[in-house]
Amino acid sequence: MATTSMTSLTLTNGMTIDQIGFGVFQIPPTETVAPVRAAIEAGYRLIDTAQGYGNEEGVGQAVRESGVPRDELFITTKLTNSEHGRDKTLRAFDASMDKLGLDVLDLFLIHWPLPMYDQYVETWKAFEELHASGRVRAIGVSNFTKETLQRLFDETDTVPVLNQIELHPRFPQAELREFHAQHGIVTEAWSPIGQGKGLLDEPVLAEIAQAHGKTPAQVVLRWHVQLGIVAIPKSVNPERIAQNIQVFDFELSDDDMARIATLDTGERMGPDPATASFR
Ligand SMILES: NC(=O)C1=CN([C@@H]2O[C@H](COP(=O)(O)OP(=O)(O)OC[C@H]3O[C@@H](n4cnc5c(N)ncnc54)[C@H](OP(=O)(O)O)[C@@H]3O)[C@@H](O)[C@H]2O)C=CC1
Ligand SMILES: O=C(O)C(=O)[C@@H](O)[C@H](O)C(=O)CO
Repeated sequence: MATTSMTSLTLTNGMTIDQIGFGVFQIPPTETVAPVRAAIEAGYRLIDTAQGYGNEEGVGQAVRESGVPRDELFITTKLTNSEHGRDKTLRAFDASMDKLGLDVLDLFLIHWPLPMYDQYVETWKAFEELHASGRVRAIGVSNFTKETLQRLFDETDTVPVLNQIELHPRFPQAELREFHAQHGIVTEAWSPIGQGKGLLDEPVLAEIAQAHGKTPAQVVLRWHVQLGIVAIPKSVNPERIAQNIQVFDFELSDDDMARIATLDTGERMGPDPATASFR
């Protein structure tokens, strides 16, 4: 039976992370407080921002205004691409903490590996320093491939607790999910509902949604939950914010999961992490 409340996963350091969180990419800085507050009121406790989104202040303000005890919230931010390298990483972390208004961050991620600049190993060692200082409870990565993860395994002391990657039914990342599982790394899906574009119009999702009395977005987010991963949908619409977390009162059958698997096109929507070089 499906549970009726949020489910969570355990990171290798013993922390737990909710399977549905709230993403804030493309929410303008001056418009961030209201949707984050709506998300917290709807039950989200995991909030995903990034230095590059320019809206860490709004996230921090919403957290403070929410009235929810700090230790019940799980705040993630990400090191922006221009700040790779030890000293820049440490300075950029301080700037994030000032903007968020936090003493301790829950999770800090390297946003992109940028293998062509070859600074991600040095950057990861700075993350290890930050973790050792106690200012961040967990460290992880985003957009890492098997190859870039393997270098961290080979050349540093810490395995990332989590890798946040593009993942939705059109690009389900089975191979990388399996690799993560072998190394105890939690998979977190970005653009989990395909940026709200064509994916949600797929007839198979409409059919499954109708059978369960749910929406296509809820079916896709439930699919993420049943894959055993974390998903961080974004919305600025209070009804959709609430809808996207209401995925714990139904269960997809094996047949539903198999039908959703037919949507795999093998094509990304976003940049390829092996070649993405933007700073
Ligand atoms: N690490 C990385 O490189 C990346 C990380 N991310 C993270 O992942 C988060 C989510 O990814 P994102 O790219 O925003 O895309 P999502 O897959 O979350 O889709 C967001 C879009 O879907 C719409 N939407 C939301 N809910 C529904 C619904 N129930 N029905 C129909 N449409 C809906 C939203 O519109 P509306 O707001 O109007 O509701 C918005 O246009 C980001 O906010 C960010 O935190 C994203 C990209 C890259
Ligand atoms: O949203 C993010 O976190 C991203 O890294 C991407 O959206 C990225 O900025 C991108 O798509 C650049 O084209």
